[in-house]
Amino acid sequence: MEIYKEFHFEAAHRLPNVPEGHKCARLHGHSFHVRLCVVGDAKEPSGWVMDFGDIKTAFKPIYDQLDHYYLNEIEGLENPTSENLARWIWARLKPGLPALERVEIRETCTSGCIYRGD
Ligand SMILES: Nc1nc2c(c(=O)[nH]1)N=C([C@H](O)[C@H](O)COP(=O)(O)OP(=O)(O)OP(=O)(O)O)CN2
Ligand SMILES: [Zn+2]
Repeated sequence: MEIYKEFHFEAAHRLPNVPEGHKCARLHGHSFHVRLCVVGDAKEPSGWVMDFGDIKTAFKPIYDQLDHYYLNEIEGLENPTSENLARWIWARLKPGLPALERVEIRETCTSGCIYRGD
């Protein structure tokens, strides 16, 4: 079974490697949505794969590095595309949350990415 926990954070970024004139080279911000998906068996007596609260606890130190920051200034996020952000979160979260299956990022209402660690 798969469960998920969602988070939102506000952050600014610009994309340094886009072609000249691209709108995303300019400093702008997003309300980023993050969905963390975890797989496992929902066994009794807990009846759950894992406590949603434990996903929140695992993500908290990462969330605290992102919320209301300028992403380009964070080590490893100098080119903060959705794809690189998903990889960055995965690399920091997976060691402490081995059942992590997928990191989904939504940057706008219409754009985002899904990363499965490959
Ligand atoms: N593959 C990627 N493409 C783009 C990324 C990205 O991270 N990965 N990022 C951006 C920009 O950050 C931009 O802010 C979001 O892009 P876009 O979907 O073009 O935003 P719009 O609000 O203009 O979307 P519309 O729904 O088309 O109005 C760009 N590309
Ligand atoms: Zn953007």
